[in-house]
Amino acid sequence: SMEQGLVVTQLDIQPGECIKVKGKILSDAKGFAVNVGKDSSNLMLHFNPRFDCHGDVNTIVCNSKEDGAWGEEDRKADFPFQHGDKTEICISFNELEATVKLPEVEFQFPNRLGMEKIEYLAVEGDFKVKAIKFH
Ligand SMILES: C=CCO[C@@H]1O[C@H](CO)[C@@H](O[C@@H]2O[C@H](CO)[C@H](O)[C@H](OCc3cn(-c4n[nH]c(N)n4)nn3)[C@H]2O)[C@H](O)[C@H]1NC(C)=O
Repeated sequence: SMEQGLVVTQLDIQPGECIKVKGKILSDAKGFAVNVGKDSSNLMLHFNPRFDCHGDVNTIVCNSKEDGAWGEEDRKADFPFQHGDKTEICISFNELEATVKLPEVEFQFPNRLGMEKIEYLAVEGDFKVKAIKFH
């Protein structure tokens, strides 16, 4: 599985605020994930670009996790990532959905758990975090 990377807890991100994660995708990346929610067992969003892993090629898999149990996966049509890319991923949310803004495209994912704040951020896998900002 993906080795543990940056983990930030005790956050208090409100609807409309955003979390910006800047970093570099490894040149031989198999996949990476950005997780936001309450804690590692309760995720509003697991945003998981897969270059080649779990049987997926160049596919973004999104999911939620409630009390440790994965929800229904949502596979996105676009894959705006390439090996070695520097990128900036901006995550925000409201009561209805989470939004992931990338330089050229954005994705939505339902706020299935009805979370009212984001307290937890984790980045896993083949992504080297250079900076995080909270706006
Ligand atoms: C076709 C076979 C059965 O379906 C497959 O079932 C797999 C196992 O549940 C699915 O992969 C999981 O999909 C989850 C999202 O729905 C997650 O991406 C999960 O990986 C999360 C993960 C976290 N970590 C990790 N966290 N911390 C550390 N150190 N490692 N490692 N893996 C993946 O292992 C995979 O996406 C799913 N594929 C399909 C097509 O449904």
